[in-house]
Amino acid sequence: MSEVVLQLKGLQKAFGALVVTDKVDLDLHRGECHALIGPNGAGKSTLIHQISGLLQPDAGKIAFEGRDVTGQKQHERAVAGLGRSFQITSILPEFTVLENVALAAQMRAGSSMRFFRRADREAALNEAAMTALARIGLGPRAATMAGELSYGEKRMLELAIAIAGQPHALLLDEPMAGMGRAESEGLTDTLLELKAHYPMLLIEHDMEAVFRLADRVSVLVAGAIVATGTPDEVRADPKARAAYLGEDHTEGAA
Ligand SMILES: Nc1ncnc2c1ncn2[C@@H]1O[C@H](COP(=O)(O)OP(=O)(O)OP(=O)(O)O)[C@@H](O)[C@H]1O
Repeated sequence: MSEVVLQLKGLQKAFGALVVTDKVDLDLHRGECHALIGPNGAGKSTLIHQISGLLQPDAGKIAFEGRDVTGQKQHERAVAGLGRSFQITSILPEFTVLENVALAAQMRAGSSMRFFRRADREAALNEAAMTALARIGLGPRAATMAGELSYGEKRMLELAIAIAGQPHALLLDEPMAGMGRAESEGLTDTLLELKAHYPMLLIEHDMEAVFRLADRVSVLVAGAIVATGTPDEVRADPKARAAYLGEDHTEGAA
């Protein structure tokens, strides 16, 4: 069995009387993409928010690389390597693609570069940013103003920004949302290459992408996980089918 990178145990969260996370146990292994699927309002984003530290669970534990991070703040988890792909709103449109990613690399480097000369520091950050952009396939757009990117390219830029933070795992909340078929297939190809470097927990409604990318799939319904298994196992699971994977969902986008 491969190494467990992220582990949730008995996680619980309610908003008033509404239980949104119901005794969730879930783990993510090194080298794996674990997809979390479920109907609208099932509690997928709320779960990711608890993992990233944006929301505190009411009960349960979150361990990352063997350390209990349940009480840690969001920035502490980010520094520990829990990387989250932020929404487009975090992109600075008046800066180039390269500058946006270099800024993320600089935040990651913190004060570790304080003894570098300014020019050397900039060169090192730009190199780190170019490496992240090349991984995502956005290298040719490095000099473009971020505000001029297409919607799909902006989503790719978010991913490059997350990667420039040198995460040990990625939390991806609907990376394909709003993309056309070709863009979504391109991003799926990129993520397939990335998953060897970054174990990923993926929330996605695009079932074609999920079944291409995921090594395991968990189905969340009303805050509780009703099935976990390989894509084939989940596809065949009556509870998963009843909850979410109707005939219309198995082959096409949700
Ligand atoms: N801050 C909040 N306060 C109260 N209720 C909330 C809050 N955030 C989310 N909810 C509710 O919690 C439930 C779960 O929401 P969540 O966004 O986690 O679902 P989801 O599975 O990500 O849905 P979708 O697929 O539509 O993005 C929903 O009923 C939502 O209205």
